[in-house]
Amino acid sequence: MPQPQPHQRRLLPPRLVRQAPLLELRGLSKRYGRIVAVQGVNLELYPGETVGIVGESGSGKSTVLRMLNLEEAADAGTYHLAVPGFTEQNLFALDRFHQRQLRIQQIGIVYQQPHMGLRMQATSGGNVAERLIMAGERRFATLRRAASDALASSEFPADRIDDPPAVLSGGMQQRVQLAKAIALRPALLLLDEPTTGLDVSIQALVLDTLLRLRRERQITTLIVSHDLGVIRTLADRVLVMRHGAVVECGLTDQILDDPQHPYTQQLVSARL
Ligand SMILES: Nc1ncnc2c1ncn2[C@@H]1O[C@H](COP(=O)(O)OP(=O)(O)OP(=O)(O)O)[C@@H](O)[C@H]1O
Repeated sequence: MPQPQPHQRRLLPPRLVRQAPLLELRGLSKRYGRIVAVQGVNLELYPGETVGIVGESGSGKSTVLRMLNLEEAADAGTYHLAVPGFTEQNLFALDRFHQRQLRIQQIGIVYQQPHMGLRMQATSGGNVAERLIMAGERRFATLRRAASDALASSEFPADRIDDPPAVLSGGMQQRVQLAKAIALRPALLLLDEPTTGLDVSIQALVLDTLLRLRRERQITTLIVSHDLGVIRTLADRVLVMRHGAVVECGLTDQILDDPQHPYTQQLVSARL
């Protein structure tokens, strides 16, 4: 049976149709030796929208996020972000200094494993302040206030600010990562399985926080999750990845309620 091409479906919510994308990714590819992790991924993110990536384990989702966070080099592809000073640049071609500068100022990331994003023995406030120090802030009072504000925004309990992530629950660790990610008000937020591994009730609380932030700050967000409920709650659009490539994309309701590609159909029915 012929597969419908993505252009046959409505690809953007009406409110975004007239806007220029914040992020444009073309032909992103990555191999690890003989393993093709990502092949020819194209993606646009429009200001304020949240896009989800779904796909089975090993389909390349986290590798895409790491390359967008400029922590992993791409083999091929171009990456543009419409932020001051970098609009015309292919970010993959920047030198390491400018990549780091851009990453600190404009990109926030939350990893599934908190130890990848946090220093587990430093205080929670210190973890968030570190991000501000990297951006050049040195005044203690400012650092303390800004870290407290970011932690409050991610609904982290104020009386735990001096505790290190090592002694916190999984949900609280994710809140510290989130605070660190949003402290500098980045243009782009990357979430890699932010609620996976948490108790169901804690997952719901973290999801509520993400929803509130989405509503209040409208940060352009790319979220990877196995949990289609999380994707349905947060994402405007969805990309479905298989073997490193995007096999289907469209509005979240379209993809989850009326999947066209057999792989997406299988993925959706397996989670029902
Ligand atoms: N640093 C690495 N070295 C070698 N292979 C890697 C590396 N990182 C990822 N891979 C491989 O690339 C492929 C894609 O991995 P990736 O972690 O991006 O998938 P994923 O869709 O995020 O999976 P999961 O849902 O399990 O996190 C896999 O085959 C993985 O084994």
